[in-house]
Amino acid sequence: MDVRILRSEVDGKATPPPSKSYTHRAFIAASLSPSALVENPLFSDDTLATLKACRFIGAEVTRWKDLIAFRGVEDVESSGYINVENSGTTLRLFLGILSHSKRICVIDGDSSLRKRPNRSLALTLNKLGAKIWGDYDFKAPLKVCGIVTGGEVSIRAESSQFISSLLFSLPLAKYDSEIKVEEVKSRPYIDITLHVLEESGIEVKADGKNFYIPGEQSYSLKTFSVPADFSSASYLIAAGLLAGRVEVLNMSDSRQGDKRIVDIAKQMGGNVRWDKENGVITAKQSELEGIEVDASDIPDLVPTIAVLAAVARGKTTIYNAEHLRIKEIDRIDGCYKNLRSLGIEVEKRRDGLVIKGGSIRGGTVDSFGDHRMALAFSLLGLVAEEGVTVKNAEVVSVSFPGYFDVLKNLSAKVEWIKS
Ligand SMILES: O=C(O)C1=C[C@@H](OP(=O)(O)O)[C@@H](O)[C@H](O)C1
Ligand SMILES: C=C(OP(=O)(O)O)C(=O)O
Repeated sequence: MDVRILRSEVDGKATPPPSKSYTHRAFIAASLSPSALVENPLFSDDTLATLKACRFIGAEVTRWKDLIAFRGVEDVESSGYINVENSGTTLRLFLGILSHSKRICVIDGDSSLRKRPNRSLALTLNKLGAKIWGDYDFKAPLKVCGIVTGGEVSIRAESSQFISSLLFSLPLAKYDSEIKVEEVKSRPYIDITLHVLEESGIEVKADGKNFYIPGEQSYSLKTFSVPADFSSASYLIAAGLLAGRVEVLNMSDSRQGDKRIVDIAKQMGGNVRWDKENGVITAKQSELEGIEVDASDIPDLVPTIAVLAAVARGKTTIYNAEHLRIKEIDRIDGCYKNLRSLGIEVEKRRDGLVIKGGSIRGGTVDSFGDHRMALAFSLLGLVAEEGVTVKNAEVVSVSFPGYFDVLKNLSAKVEWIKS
């Protein structure tokens, strides 16, 4: 389905969905604990893929409204085939978990996930005792079985999810482990992992880029309440900055790196205020200015920053973003193509984008099957003279189901078009 957003003023309050990253991790920790409750999780395509994988390893899962009760497993004893669709986090975190199963499992994904590399994670798990078979890049489908026993490894990780995977897996190993991380981006996601592990009674000593993980530990998550998602909140904040006034609710402080959207918006001259005590971020229409942004720790904010940059005065340079090339699509390329389709001057670099803001007449962009492209680029319809049509916009269900209804409730003019 395509969606058309027409020029409109937004005004009102909106609550973003619960955090995708925290939900994945809470589900996994709960599945490895004797009995746990996860409150207010995100129900989206990606987190449902993780829930499916939790059942695959034998966890019993019962949902009651916004609460999920888990009876976890003591040993990971799975076998067979599981498809985790579009979710990189699920694939990577479960590679580490399935490396404890004595029987062979095959973990697969959709056509996008089948293009994403897992090489240094698979080779590291193999060094630690697992058996993972795959092509050179270890792209899905991957055949995997155990047993990870622990040890000392160093890893250069193209994705922080590789480190999160090891951190979830190694506490279950027989021996102690030490991970030396040579290079990693997206560090805040490792901090989210460490937070959930802490809540699960798992001990990890983190010293900069080195992690020491005692073996033979047990998960004991009890209750975990999932906070709101700052990446999803970034679209609502951007809607306010572009076209009116939005109060984003439920935004208590969090370890999510994407809370930096507030500072980035301010740096661009945006009228945005975060009342941390009441958990409200208020964003009002503003004259924005181009800035330089290091995207190393905030890859998922890049499409949001790109659309703000498209209307900002002057030039915005986004750098240290080469990890965007191995997401659901090559997001540097996706942002470049969509900005060009709307007549915005943009230069594509190996590690980012240079965007020269201007006025937008309107046109058609594509999600290219990537939720963040649809979420971010639809916002430009709010300010485009002739509106913006987003092709294949239904993919927002990967992380933000109901997104277009939320925009409609803010008075945005949204039309679904059957393609
Ligand atoms: O661990 C996570 O929850 C995530 C880590 C990040 O990926 P990389 O570490 O591959 O950059 C981020 O882009 C992704 O949306 C979610
Ligand atoms: C890259 C993302 O997720 P994943 O890696 O889990 O597919 C994302 O949500 O932007």
